[in-house]
Amino acid sequence: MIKLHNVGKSFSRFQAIKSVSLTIDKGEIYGIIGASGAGKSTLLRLMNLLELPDEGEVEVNGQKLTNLSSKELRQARKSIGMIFQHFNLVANKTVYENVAVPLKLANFPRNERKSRVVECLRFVGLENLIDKYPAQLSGGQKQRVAIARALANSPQVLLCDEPTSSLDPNTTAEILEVLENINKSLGVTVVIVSHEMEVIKSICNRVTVMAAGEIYETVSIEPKRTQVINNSPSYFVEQLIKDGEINNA
Ligand SMILES: Nc1ncnc2c1ncn2[C@@H]1O[C@H](COP(=O)(O)OP(=O)(O)OP(=O)(O)O)[C@@H](O)[C@H]1O
Repeated sequence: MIKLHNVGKSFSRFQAIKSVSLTIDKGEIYGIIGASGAGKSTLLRLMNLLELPDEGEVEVNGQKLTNLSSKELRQARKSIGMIFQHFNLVANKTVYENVAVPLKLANFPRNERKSRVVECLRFVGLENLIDKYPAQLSGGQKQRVAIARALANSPQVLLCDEPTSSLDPNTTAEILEVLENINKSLGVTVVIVSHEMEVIKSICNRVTVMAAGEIYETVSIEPKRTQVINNSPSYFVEQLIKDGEINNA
C-alpha cells in the first residue's frame, strides 16, 4: 500500500531523513513514534510528497509518486487524505464549506456534493453542526470536521500528523475511536504520527520508532488502551517488550 525505498530528505545541510525504507500494508493502522525532531512529520509528509525526497522512491497504491507529473500527482493525492495537529480548517468557511473544498478541487459532480458532505459529516457525528464556523467548535469537533474533509474524496490512505496532540484525554479517545472506525468500516489504511506512546498503543497494529532521522525499530503490537509517558526511542521499544506486545515485524 505504502512503500518507501531508501528515501532521504535534507533541509539545507541538515539530514532530517536518512535513507529510510519501510512498507505499510493495506488495512493497517501504523504508528510512527519518536522524540521531538526525530523526523516523524517529515517522514509522513514524504508519503504524499508534501515534502519532496532528495533521493529514493515513494509508492502509494501501486503508483510510484516520485515518477508522476504534477497533474498526475494531484490525481493520486485524492486517494491520500491527511489531518493535522492544528486541524487546518479555513476560518471564514462553514463546516459544510470546509468539507466541500476537496470535492470542488476534484471536480466532484456539483449535484452530488451536498449529499457527500452530509455523508462525511454524519460519519464523524457532526451533521448537526453543518452551518457553524470553526471558531464556534471545540477542538475535538474541529478535528472531526478535518477528518470529514479528509474522507470527502474516499481516500484509501489517511495520514494523521499528531492528530490528538492538541486535545484532552477524553477527546483524544473519541478521535482515536473515529480513526479506528474509518479503518475497520471503510477499510482505509491509517498512518499516525505521534510522540505519545499511549496514543500509538491504543490503536496501532505496527509501530516504527524513529530516532535522528532513521528507523530505530519496527515492531508489531496488540492495540489496547494503556498509559505510558516517556520520550526516548529505546524506552518506546522497552515498554513494548516489557508488556509482551512485541512480535518482531
Ligand atoms: N521545512 C523545514 N526546514 C528546515 N528544517 C526542517 C523543516 N522541517 C523539518 N525540519 C527539521 O527536520 C527535523 C525533523 O523534523 P520533524 O518535524 O520531521 O520532526 P518530528 O519528529 O515530527 O518532531 P516534532 O515531534 O517536534 O514535530 C527537525 O530538526 C526539524 O527542525
